[in-house]
Amino acid sequence: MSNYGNQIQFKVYQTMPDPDPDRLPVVYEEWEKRAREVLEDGPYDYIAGGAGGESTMDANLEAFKKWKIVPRMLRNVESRDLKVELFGHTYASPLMLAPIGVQSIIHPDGELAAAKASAEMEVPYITSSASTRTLEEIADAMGDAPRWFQLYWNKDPEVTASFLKRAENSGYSAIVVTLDTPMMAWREKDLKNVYLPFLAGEGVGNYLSDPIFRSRLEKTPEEDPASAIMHWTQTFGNPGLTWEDLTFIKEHTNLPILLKGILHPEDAKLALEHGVDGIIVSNHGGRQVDGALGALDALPEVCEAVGDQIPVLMDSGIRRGADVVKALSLGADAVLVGRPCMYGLAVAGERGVREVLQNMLADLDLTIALAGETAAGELDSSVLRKSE
Ligand SMILES: Cc1cc2nc3c(=O)[nH]c(=O)nc-3n(C[C@H](O)[C@H](O)[C@H](O)COP(=O)(O)O)c2cc1C
Ligand SMILES: CCCCCCC(=O)C(=O)O
Repeated sequence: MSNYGNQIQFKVYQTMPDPDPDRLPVVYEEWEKRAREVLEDGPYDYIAGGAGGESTMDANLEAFKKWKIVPRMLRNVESRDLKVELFGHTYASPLMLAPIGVQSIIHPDGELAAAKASAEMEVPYITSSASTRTLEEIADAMGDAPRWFQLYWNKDPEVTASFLKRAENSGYSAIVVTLDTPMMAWREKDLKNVYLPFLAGEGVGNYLSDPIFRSRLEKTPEEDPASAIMHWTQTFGNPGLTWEDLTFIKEHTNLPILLKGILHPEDAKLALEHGVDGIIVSNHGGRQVDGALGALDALPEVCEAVGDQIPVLMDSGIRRGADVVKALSLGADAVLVGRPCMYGLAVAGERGVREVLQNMLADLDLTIALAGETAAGELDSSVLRKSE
């Protein structure tokens, strides 16, 4: 990774004077536009849309605009290092692929394509509980590449325990417990479109293949799919959980546990008190609480509350290399990339996700260098200024 950004740049310019007219987009907004063209209203709005009037989605992007990078000069930036250390592993870069459910509505190869692209780019893939392909199929597609598992904490404790065991058996190396979605928010576009992919059997692969989940059904999902989906809707999330219940997760896995969806510094302190291993500052890409704080706006206070005790990751609004630099400079140890990769998946499957990740890594590498820095793991707020 010493000068990765330059290598990718030169690869593009080497196609002069005849650049391929069919080449994939570079600009984030163009990926989104192309995804809009290839997807039907239902799937497109499901991915691109958010909760309520989408003010949190706006806040996520606005939060990045408030911070400006103040580049430093003459600091020998010839060679750069994007690597980061987390839970005793060295990862090639501070990027991870955010857990995203129901990728089968985006591309027929869904999670398998995205996971393979992540593996190729050495970007850890976070498998969603709500994936269409099972966590075992995804693991098989990835070989030895790094992967984490995202848990939707089921109302049935034995299903939750079974998911944790399956993830451990399939080579996942951390558990991301998503706390902000015990139920789905008021998503106006999905309601307008009358579109909920799960009802058509998408995004339930881990459940329908789970021996405990299956044992709760009178008939197998193959015999009576509607009843299986109905059982899923009734048990998917548990709004009755409290901090004390985290003991259950700790008792059922030896893997590091990260809590995803933390925005309040007091919750960050509670996470520490309850002995979790990491935090992901996130508002679920503005898909849960309309009117919530932009995720980057929440990051500094959460980092202050946590100190150096456990890693803090963030997502919601990462679109370009400069966004990653800002998040890392404000205290994040790594970031999760969500919608940009899903637009890549919609436009060109595995190749599209690979291209999005490759471009973001190149952009990140160049932005770090041009800001006068050399190591992703050493960025701090001295390189930023806030401008309202
Ligand atoms: C279509 C879609 C599905 C998602 N599914 C999940 C999921 O299954 N589990 C989860 O923890 N987060 C899920 N998320 C949230 C992402 O992990 C991440 O927090 C969000 O995409 C970040 O916002 P951004 O993509 O706008 O940067 C989903 C997001 C989208 C767009
Ligand atoms: C019943 C809620 C399922 C949500 C699973 C996918 C997800 O997290 C999303 O944001 O959409």
